[in-house]
Amino acid sequence: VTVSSAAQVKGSLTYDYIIVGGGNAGLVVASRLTEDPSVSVLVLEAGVSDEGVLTAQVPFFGPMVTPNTPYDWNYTVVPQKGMNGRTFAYPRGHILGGSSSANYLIHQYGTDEDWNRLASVSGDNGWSWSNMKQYVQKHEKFVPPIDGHNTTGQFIPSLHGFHGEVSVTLPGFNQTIDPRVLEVTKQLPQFPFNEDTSAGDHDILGIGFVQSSGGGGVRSSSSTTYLANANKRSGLTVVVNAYVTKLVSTGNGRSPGTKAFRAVQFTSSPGTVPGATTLTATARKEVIVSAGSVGTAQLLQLSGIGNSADLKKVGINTIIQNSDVGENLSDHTLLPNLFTVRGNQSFDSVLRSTDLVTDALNQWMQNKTGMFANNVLNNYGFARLPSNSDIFKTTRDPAPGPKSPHWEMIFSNLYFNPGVPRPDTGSFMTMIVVLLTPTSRGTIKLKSNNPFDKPLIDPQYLTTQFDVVAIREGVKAVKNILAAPAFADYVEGPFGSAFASAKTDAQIESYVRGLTSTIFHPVGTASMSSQFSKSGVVNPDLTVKGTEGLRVVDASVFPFIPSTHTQGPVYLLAERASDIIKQADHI
Ligand SMILES: Cc1cc2nc3c(=O)[nH]c(=O)nc-3n(C[C@H](O)[C@H](O)[C@H](O)COP(=O)(O)OP(=O)(O)OC[C@H]3O[C@@H](n4cnc5c(N)ncnc54)[C@H](O)[C@@H]3O)c2cc1C
Repeated sequence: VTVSSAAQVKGSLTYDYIIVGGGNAGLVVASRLTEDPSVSVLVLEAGVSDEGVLTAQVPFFGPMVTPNTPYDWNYTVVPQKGMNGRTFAYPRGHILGGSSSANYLIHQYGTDEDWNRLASVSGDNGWSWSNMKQYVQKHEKFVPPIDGHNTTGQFIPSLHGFHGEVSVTLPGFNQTIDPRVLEVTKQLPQFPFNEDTSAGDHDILGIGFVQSSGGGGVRSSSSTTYLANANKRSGLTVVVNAYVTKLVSTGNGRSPGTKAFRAVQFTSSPGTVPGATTLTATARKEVIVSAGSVGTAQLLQLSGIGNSADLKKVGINTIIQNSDVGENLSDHTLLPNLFTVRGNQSFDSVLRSTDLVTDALNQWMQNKTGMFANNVLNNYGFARLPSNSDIFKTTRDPAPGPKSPHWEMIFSNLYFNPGVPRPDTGSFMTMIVVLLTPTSRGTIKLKSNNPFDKPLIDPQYLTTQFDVVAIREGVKAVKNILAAPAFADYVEGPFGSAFASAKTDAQIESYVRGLTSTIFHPVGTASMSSQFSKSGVVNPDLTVKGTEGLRVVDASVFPFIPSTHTQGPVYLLAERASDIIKQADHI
């Protein structure tokens, strides 16, 4: 059952498990643990309910769920020194389903090399792809695209699950640029067509069709799937507008020197219930923190788990000294390379017209078809820097292996420039370049000991030469792609003087620093390491080092960022975490 405020929670507030954050990972674990009817789980979600939230349902509206809405935590990054001191929005889902309700629906799993690196870093072979691939079947329900077209050759069925929880689908609404994208894969041998972009042990390099977390014209989130399928279970209680302010130390653990954390303090989210009191809920077995890469790092520190020098500065007593909490923040970046195109076939002319938008929305309302029933993006590609690139003379290749990409290009049939409104006239195409193997690392620190103060988010983007060079090479490559015959009669040229004049390496670098922002994939702030390692925050079984009864299950535990979009890796991680927890507690 889902209830709308902490005041409605009945009973003694003692559960087998308490899950902090009803987001992407948290709802997977809640669903899996309550498969046993004798198990009780309380999920505390600070965000709002996703029920009736149109922007979170319509796939095309993915980019409208955030930023600066009630469904967003509305964070910004601190001024970024590698980006001319700029600051910008840093969206995170503040809604049931978390960022899986707020993301852009792109769905992939990480490469086998990503998972094998995790296995090797953590010393737990259970994280290797050969073990993790079983969870694809449990997680995924591949469904036909909304237009019902023949998808032979557009995905490889053996790589997918058809009976799992989350619907995943191929594009079902043709965009003007689609045939040109396919044509260009025949013209440029370095960017061949890739039949399936889900990754795993299938080669991800090349250009192919986006796979989206949706089905029947509607977004699939962890809430509309895992939770919806479990919500009737009597053992499950989900509270929205419930803000966890602290993990409570409940005494010494059984192992010498450890502390147990089997309780949490929570209250109604600010602005939802005037004068709300703080409640304490207790877990018989475990507290599972799934508050995401920002929320988890913040909450651990608020609870006295972190770097004692930093905690002291904001008046918090250290219970577990760990200098790695909130460190190692790693994120993919987004650079929107804008081009003007001929004609009026891009989405821009539709989106400028109230009548056309109303028509498309009516069509979606009536039968969940048409332009809005589809992801805003249909095609993307993955590439590596050439192995003889100069940068490898000074930087070790940060990719997890020779088959994993360094950068990504996303073909967008419209003007896409976060924070900058669409011009009143003109048709556009945006070639987004994403850095997939960043070497910059940042931090999430507390601003104060007030749990409602936003933390200081400093990803330190573009503070290494590798990161700038990889994006720069991506910019050159996308210019070449759009200069190929497939696009020659369509694309006019770069839009905006900064892009148009970025020709030399130095000019491109300055353009990159002036425009790059986030593609919303932060990981690493509660990094996994080997059970025997003194560095890192969680063990390979996701227990927090030095504690008992406390685990972290969310994107924050990835020590290296997967080289694909991150929701799929989070889903697989949460599936295995559920098995680990069930086994540990002999459910
Ligand atoms: C705008 C955007 C677009 C994206 N696009 C894509 C995409 O197209 N494809 C892709 O693969 N990935 C995408 N991502 C990334 C992906 O969605 C995330 O990596 C993933 O969902 C993170 O899962 P999580 O469980 O770690 O965190 P989340 O899903 O963010 O869950 C954390 C939950 O904890 C809650 N919470 C936090 N603090 C507290 C607290 N103190 N008390 C109670 N609750 C709390 C939050 O409200 C949230 O619901 C996107 C993300 C965003 C924000």
